[in-house]
Amino acid sequence: MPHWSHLLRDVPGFPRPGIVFKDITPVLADAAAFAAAVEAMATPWREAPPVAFVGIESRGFIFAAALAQRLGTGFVPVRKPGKLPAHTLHHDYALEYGRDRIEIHVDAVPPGAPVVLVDDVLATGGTLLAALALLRAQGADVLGAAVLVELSALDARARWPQGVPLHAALRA
Ligand SMILES: O=P(O)(O)OC[C@H]1O[C@H](OP(=O)(O)OP(=O)(O)O)[C@H](O)[C@@H]1O
Ligand SMILES: Nc1ncnc2[nH]cnc12
Repeated sequence: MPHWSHLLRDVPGFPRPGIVFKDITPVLADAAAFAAAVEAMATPWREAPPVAFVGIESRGFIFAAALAQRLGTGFVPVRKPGKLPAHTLHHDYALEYGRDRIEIHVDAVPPGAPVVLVDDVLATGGTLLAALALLRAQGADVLGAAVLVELSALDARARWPQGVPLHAALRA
């Protein structure tokens, strides 16, 4: 287990009864833990970095932006509906507790550009799968995905396509 794993906080009953929320804010607040977490997420992509890390709103932004700075790449946001100002593509999906649509600017990623998807938590996998479909529909070359925490019990990996690397800094 990474040395910062104790800073991941379980919050039972948030945002709804029955959900145990993985709160990453204590990891972010600790300089050494945040740096180590970003380094762990960066390691698989260091040899051959993508053109951009694609962060999923909102907690995914934190790690995608940090990875982009660390490896000298661009950052592209995938956002909730109605937030992006220019022409967008969208994809609908189901989540452990809500939201059902993500959007990206149609011109955010050049055709064939290698990108890596980034989020903080992988739960059911619905969000990351939706992002994969969205980026592929846009013509991007999705090298893989990086998440801080994978909730193994929900078995999102079973739904994730084989051959697309999915790296988690921590499995909980
Ligand atoms: O694997 P899944 O079941 O799809 O769940 C994971 C998603 O849920 C959380 O986002 P949330 O909707 O809470 O948004 P936030 O980042 O703005 O808090 C998390 O940041 C992931 O994006
Ligand atoms: N249990 C959970 N904790 C934190 N973020 C989540 N996103 C989806 N499920 C989650």
